[in-house]
Amino acid sequence: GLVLWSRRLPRDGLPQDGITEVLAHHSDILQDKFVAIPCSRDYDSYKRFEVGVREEIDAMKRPQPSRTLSQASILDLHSGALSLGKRFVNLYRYFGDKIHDIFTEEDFALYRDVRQRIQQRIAQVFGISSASMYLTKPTFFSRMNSTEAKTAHDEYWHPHVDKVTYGSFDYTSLLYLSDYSQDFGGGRFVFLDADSNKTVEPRAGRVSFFTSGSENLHRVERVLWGTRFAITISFSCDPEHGIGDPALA
Ligand SMILES: O=C(O)CCC(=O)C(=O)O
Ligand SMILES: [Fe+2]
Repeated sequence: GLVLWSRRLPRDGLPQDGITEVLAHHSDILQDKFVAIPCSRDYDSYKRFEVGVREEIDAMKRPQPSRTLSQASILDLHSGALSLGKRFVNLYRYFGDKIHDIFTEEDFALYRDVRQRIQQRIAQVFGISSASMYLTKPTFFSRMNSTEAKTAHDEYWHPHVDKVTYGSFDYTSLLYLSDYSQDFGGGRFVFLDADSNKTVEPRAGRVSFFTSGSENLHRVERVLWGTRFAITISFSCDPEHGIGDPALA
């Protein structure tokens, strides 16, 4: 594909804070954009794996985050795990039947719809069958702000490879629910490539996806102000790692 990206070089010609390429500005309205990169050897043991294209950004319908989760940094809809400071609580156990006052069937239907649409786009772009992709754990809502991290788990800014951090991931997708530079500062997504850092600036409704191996080492910059919301939805090619869609008990 044709790849266009802009360079932000200050007057002295050096990249600002080590970032040399912006793959997606928050104000860009992107229909389809992908960047092909060489595949790592992380998939050598896979018979079924087909291609190693990296990234695709698509404008999607803006889902309405319907509630604010006070103090939460991670909410896993599958298990109900919600991080509260240093602890995790199980929302489903905690609220019991009252969970219906918090989440509705429509919320879950929206999640399923968005998950399906992302899955289909990943399959299309990577040239695989959507039927050979399985939703995998964890998939979660994240809320990031500038308050101090309470546990190592909250330290979202460390460079990592999703396949190493989460095990079963083969494709990672990120759906952003808030806008860089409007709702929050800092918090850009950064691919750490050998030649340069490449950023994706979150924009509400923007979907970014990529293969989860070491070809895609990345981090999120620390959020400097405001609140950043996103959803991580991940897929495995191994049916053994598949899970069902989250559902209201
Ligand atoms: O929210 C993001 O932009 C990325 C989060 C991330 O790296 C992850 O969930 O593994
Ligand atoms: Fe990640």
